[in-house]
Amino acid sequence: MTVKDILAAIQSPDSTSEDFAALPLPESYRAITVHKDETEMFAGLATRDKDPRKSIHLDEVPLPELGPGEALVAVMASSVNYNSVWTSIFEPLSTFGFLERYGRTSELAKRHDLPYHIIGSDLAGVVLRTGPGVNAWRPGDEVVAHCLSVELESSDGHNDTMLDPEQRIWGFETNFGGLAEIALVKSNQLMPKPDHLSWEEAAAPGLVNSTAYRQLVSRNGAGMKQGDNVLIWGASGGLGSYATQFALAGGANPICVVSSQQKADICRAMGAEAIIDRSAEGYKFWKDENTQDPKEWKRFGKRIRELTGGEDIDIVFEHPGRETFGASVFVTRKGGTITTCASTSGYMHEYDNRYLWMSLKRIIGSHFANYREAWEANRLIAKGKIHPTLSKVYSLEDTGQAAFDVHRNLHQGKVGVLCMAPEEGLGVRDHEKRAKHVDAINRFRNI
Ligand SMILES: C/C=C/C(=O)SCCNC(=O)CCNC(=O)[C@H](O)C(C)(C)COP(=O)(O)OP(=O)(O)OC[C@H]1O[C@@H](n2cnc3c(N)ncnc32)[C@H](O)[C@@H]1OP(=O)(O)O
Ligand SMILES: NC(=O)C1=CN([C@@H]2O[C@H](COP(=O)(O)OP(=O)(O)OC[C@H]3O[C@@H](n4cnc5c(N)ncnc54)[C@H](OP(=O)(O)O)[C@@H]3O)[C@@H](O)[C@H]2O)C=CC1
Repeated sequence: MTVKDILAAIQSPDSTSEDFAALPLPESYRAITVHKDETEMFAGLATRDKDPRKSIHLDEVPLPELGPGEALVAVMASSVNYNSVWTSIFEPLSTFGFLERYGRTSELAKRHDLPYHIIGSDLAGVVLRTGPGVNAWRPGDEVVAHCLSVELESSDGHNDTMLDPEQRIWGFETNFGGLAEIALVKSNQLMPKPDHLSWEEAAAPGLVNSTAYRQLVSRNGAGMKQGDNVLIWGASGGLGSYATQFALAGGANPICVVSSQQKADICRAMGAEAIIDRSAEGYKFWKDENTQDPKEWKRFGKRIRELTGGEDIDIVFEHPGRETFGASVFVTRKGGTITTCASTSGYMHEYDNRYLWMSLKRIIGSHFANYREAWEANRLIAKGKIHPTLSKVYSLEDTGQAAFDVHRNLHQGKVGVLCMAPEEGLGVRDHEKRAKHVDAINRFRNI
């Protein structure tokens, strides 16, 4: 039995759940990996010069054993997230430390501690097998997977599963990720695949859409409301392209920051009107490596006021980190919120705390999403209220190049990867619904 036979079953309209359950599983499959004996390969290089094309491999790997509460999924498509860029450049830490630590927690978790790390935190595909105790999903189900892996043995996570002490990001802090022909997930990562999308379109939103939903919309994040002025850094990027859509769909007013005219045009096409091209306007929030320039914060805030008719920002959607955080805190209105989920440009932030406490602002840390939040974010995709922002699609063999594009900020929106799917455009089940939204679905394509 090979993955070709699995693909044939997926492509046959006559395949039943029983057919999938009866399919023998292959002993091995192709997967994107990084290698434990290469974690020092970029030592001494600047972050920018660490090249994912050198560290990312396509390997034939053995199929992992299936445990209780888990599912093996045939992956038709996946997408590149920035966490895979971090893994591939071994920053800020090598992810093998996460796998070792997880491996020490239980006999079953030991499977994850391997000399290779199969990466990737998104997938769209078909359930092949479910482990003991899984009743909600069956072989043959067409699914997407969110990337929250939890054990939930402690009481801590039972109010909000992101607070589980054993919370991990699948394909980053666990092994057997989605950039592969087969992935191992916990069954409570599974969600129905939106039926009007192709495999690669369905695989694109997952991680970033769920994260943006919690960070901006959920009460666990900023709890955005109608009319809010929302400053969105990287508004046409992975997270930002969903934050912009949530702001528009929720009756808020996105102020989109981008770094080119082309990206400004994409934001305009999504329906945003207030757009700042940070390259054209030349903001320089740091005079040198250690000194910020409050005059530049003020110039930025003045520009925001021009765009909003004199209003300041209710919510900042933060992720660039060190480079922008001082400005983000400054431009937020009295009582406003800065919500952050990342620090792409550096995690040691510096801001003038007087502007925070005297103006009663709040900083909220946000990370991925719980199952319910991921489900609600996926539901909005399935209903055609929020759309994938897929620009370019690569083959599994070219994942290194795809990660390089994201690392160098050469991409728009999301970059997809075909895993088992032999070509783009497959897997659409509801053509009528698709036709209604096709322009929005294709908005980011090939730009
Ligand atoms: C969905 C997609 C998401 C993304 O893309 S996010 C972006 C990518 N992700 C990242 O960049 C994050 C990568 N992860 C990390 O950098 C690290 O993962 C963390 C910094 C988040 C945490 O590091 P850790 O090693 O887990 O924690 P410690 O604090 O450095 O060390 C743990 C030791 O510190 C002790 N400790 C913790 N809290 C306290 C305390 N309050 N008082 C005293 N000690 C404390 C512990 O017990 C333990 O100790 P002992 O090493 O001996 O086991
Ligand atoms: N904690 C969590 O749950 C999650 C965290 N993340 C993290 O968030 C970060 C962004 O992820 P994602 O959106 O997918 O990445 P992308 O690269 O797709 O988008 C980020 C955008 O941010 C902008 N940007 C980058 N650097 C700077 C800078 N120095 N100053 C201002 N803007 C900048 C760029 O837009 P432009 O050039 O147009 O301004 C870029 O397109 C990553 O660090 C990632 O690891 C992502 C998802 C979940």
